[in-house]
Amino acid sequence: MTRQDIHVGVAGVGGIGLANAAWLRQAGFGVSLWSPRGTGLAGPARCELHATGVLGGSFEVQVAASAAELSRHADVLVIAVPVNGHKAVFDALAPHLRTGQTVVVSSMSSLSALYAYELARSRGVDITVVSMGTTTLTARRAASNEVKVMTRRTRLGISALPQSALPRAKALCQALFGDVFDEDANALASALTNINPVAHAPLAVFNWTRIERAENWPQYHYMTPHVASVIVRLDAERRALARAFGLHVRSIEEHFAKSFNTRSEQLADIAAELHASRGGPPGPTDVGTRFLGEDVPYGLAFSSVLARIAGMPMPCTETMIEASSLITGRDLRAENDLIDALGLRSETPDGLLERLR
Ligand SMILES: NC(=O)C1=CN([C@@H]2O[C@H](COP(=O)(O)OP(=O)(O)OC[C@H]3O[C@@H](n4cnc5c(N)ncnc54)[C@H](OP(=O)(O)O)[C@@H]3O)[C@@H](O)[C@H]2O)C=CC1
Ligand SMILES: CC(C)(CO)C(=O)C(=O)O
Repeated sequence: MTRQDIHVGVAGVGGIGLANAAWLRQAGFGVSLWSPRGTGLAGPARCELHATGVLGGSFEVQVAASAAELSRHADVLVIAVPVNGHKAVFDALAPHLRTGQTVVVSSMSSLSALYAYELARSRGVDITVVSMGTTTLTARRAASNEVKVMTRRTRLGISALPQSALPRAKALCQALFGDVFDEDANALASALTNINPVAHAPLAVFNWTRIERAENWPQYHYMTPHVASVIVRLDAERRALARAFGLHVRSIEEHFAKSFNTRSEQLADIAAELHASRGGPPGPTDVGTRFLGEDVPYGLAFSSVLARIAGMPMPCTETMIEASSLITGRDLRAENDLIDALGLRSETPDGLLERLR
C-alpha cells in the first residue's frame, strides 16, 4: 500500500485538526476534514488549506459533510476536537465504523478512547483505538482554512486498545506522523500523561482577569514562580494517582523537555526558557476557554473520580476544581459526559485495568 492509498479522515477543524491535515497531506496521504457541528468548515467538497509556522504550504483536502462521509473512505480516523466533543463525535461515527479501521485520539483524556472501543465492540465492530495523551503538533487556527503550526513535538506517548494492537498501531502512527512515539503502558497511562489539566487550570484561574479583559498575555511569562509551584503540586498528585493504578507517567518537567527540548530542571525556569525562546503562545482571551471548560471536567474531575475509587486523597486537585467552578459559575465536575457513560464511579482499579487490556 502506498501513501496515496491510505486515506485519513480528520474529525475537527480547529488548530489541531487543520495542522494534522496539513501534515498528512505534505506527507502524501489522502485527507478528508469534517467539522462535527458544522460551524467550522462547510462544503464545497474540496478546499485549499494554508499552513504557516514550522509547517508551511498550501494543501488541497477533501471536506466531508457528515460522519458517514468521513468514515466511508477512511482507513484511519483522527479525532481532533476538545474532549467535550469526543462522546458526541464517537456516537455520530459509531454506525459508520468498519472492522479494521484505526481511530487515533489526539489528544485523549478521560478514557474517551475506551468509550469508542467499547461502543464499536458492542456493535460487533473490531477497531483499534490509539491514544495520544497530547498532540504531535501544537497549533492555532487563524481562519477557517488557515492554521499556524507552532511546534512539532520531539517525543510523545502512545497506547492502543486492544493492547495487543500496539506494535501495528505504532508502526502506522510512525508512517503517518514520524518516528516520535514512546509506548505508554495502557490508555489510562496515556490519559494521565496529558498534562494540560495540571498546567492549564492554574494558568487560567490565576490569570483570570487577563482572560476576562481579553489582554494579550504570553502564557509562559505568566506561569510565574508561584503559579508554577501550584502546577508542580497538582502534578505530584497526578503522578501519585498513576502509581495507585500501577502506572508510571513522566513529570511535567520531563514532558516539556520531551515536547519542546527545554533544558531547565525547575518548572518556573522552564516557563522562563519557553517565554525567552518563543514569546508565546498567548494565553486564552475567552471566558469559555477550554483551559477550564475542557481540562477541568475531563482532566481534574476525571482524576478526582479515579482517586475516589483508588481510595487516595487529591486535595490540591479538589481545590482547583472548586476554584475553577467558582470563577466560571459552572459546575465543572458535572460537565464530564464520559465518567457515567463508562461507569467509572462504580468501577474498581482492577476492573478498570482489565477493561484496558
Ligand atoms: N492546539 C494545541 O496546540 C493543542 C491542543 N491540544 C488538544 O487537542 C484538542 C483539539 O485542540 P484544538 O484543535 O486547538 O481545539 P479547537 O477548540 O480549536 O477545536 C475546534 C474543533 O473542535 C470541534 N468541537 C469543539 N467542541 C465540540 C463539541 N462539543 N462537539 C463536537 N465538536 C466540537 C469544533 O467543531 P465545529 O467545527 O463543528 O465547530 C472544531 O472543529 C483539544 O483536546 C486540545 O486540548 C493539546 C495540546 C496542544
Ligand atoms: C500549546 C499548548 C502547549 C499551550 O498550553 C497546549 O497544550 C494547548 O494549547 O493545549
